[in-house]
Amino acid sequence: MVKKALTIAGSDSGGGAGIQADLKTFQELDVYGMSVITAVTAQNTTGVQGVYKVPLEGIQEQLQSIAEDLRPDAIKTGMLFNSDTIDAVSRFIEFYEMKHVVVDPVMIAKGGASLLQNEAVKALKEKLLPLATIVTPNIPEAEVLTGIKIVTMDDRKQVAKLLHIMGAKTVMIKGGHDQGREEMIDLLYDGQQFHTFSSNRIPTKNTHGTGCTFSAAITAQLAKGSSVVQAVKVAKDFIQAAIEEDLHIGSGHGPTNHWAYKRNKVKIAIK
Ligand SMILES: Nc1ncnc2c1ncn2[C@@H]1O[C@H](COP(=O)(O)OP(=O)(O)OP(=O)(O)O)[C@@H](O)[C@H]1O
Ligand SMILES: Cc1ncc(CO)c(N)n1
Repeated sequence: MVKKALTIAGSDSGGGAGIQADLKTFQELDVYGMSVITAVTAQNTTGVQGVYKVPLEGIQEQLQSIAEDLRPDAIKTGMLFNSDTIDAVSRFIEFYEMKHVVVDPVMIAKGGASLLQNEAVKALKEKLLPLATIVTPNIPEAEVLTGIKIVTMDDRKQVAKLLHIMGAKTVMIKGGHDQGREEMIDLLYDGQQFHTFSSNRIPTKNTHGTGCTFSAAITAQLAKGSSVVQAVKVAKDFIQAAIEEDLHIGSGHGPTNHWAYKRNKVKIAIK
C-alpha cells in the first residue's frame, strides 16, 4: 500500500525550501506527497522578497479536504507564520488523531527574513510542541523556544531535555549553525538517551532549504513505518548527498540536490 505524507508549510517560489523541498523529498523517498500551503513567499537564492499569508479559512479548508479523503501516514509542519495558523493546525492534528507529527519550528530564512511572527512562539511552544513525535530546531530556534543560549554540546543536551519536558516526544537539535566545527553533529534525544549523527561539514554556500529537506526525509521515513532513529539515519544520508552534489543554481545560497540520494542508491545497485 502506498504511504502518504502531508506537509503544512509555506511555498518557496525558488523551489529549494518549504513546500517544494518537502514534496520533492517525499517523491524521492517513494512516498505520495500532499500539501497545505500556509503562506506564499516570493523567494529565490538571494533572499525573500515578499510574504503573502493564505487566509485562515483557506488553510482550514485545505486541512479538511485532506482529512476527509486522503488520510496522511505522517505529517510535517514548516513555516506557519502566525498563532491562528498554529491553533488551526494543532486542532486538526488532535481532532483527527494524526500520528507521526514532525514539527520543524521554522522561524527565520537563511537571509534573515522572518517566517514566524514573534507573537506565534507561545502557541508553537504550548500547542504544537506537545503534539510532536519529533521537533527539529536548528540552534537559534532551540534557543528561542527555551530561552537558553547554546554554546557547548552540554548546553545542547540541556536544551534537548527541556524541549522533551515541554512535550515533544523526541528532540533533534541540528548542528548546521555550529560554525566552529569541521564535523556536523546533529543531536537526538528520545527522552531516555542521546544519539548523535555526525558527518563532515561540506564547504558550500548552497544550503538553501537544508532544514526543510532534512525534516521532510524524516517524515517520509516515518510514513513508511521506520522508528525515529532509523528515520533520522536515512534523513542524514539524504541531506548529506543533497548538499554534497549541489546544483549550482542561482547567484545566492543555492538549493540542495533532491535527487542525489536516490541516484546514488541506483548507481550502487547497478554496480
Ligand atoms: N555544510 C553542511 N555540510 C554538511 N551537512 C550540513 C551542512 N549544513 C547543514 N547540514 C546538515 O543539514 C541538516 C539541516 O541543518 P541546518 O542546521 O542547516 O538546518 P536549518 O538551519 O533548519 O536549515 P534552514 O536554513 O533550511 O532552515 C542537518 O542534518 C545538518 O547537519
Ligand atoms: C517557505 C519557506 N519555508 C522555510 C524556509 C527555511 O529554509 C524558507 N526559506 N522558506
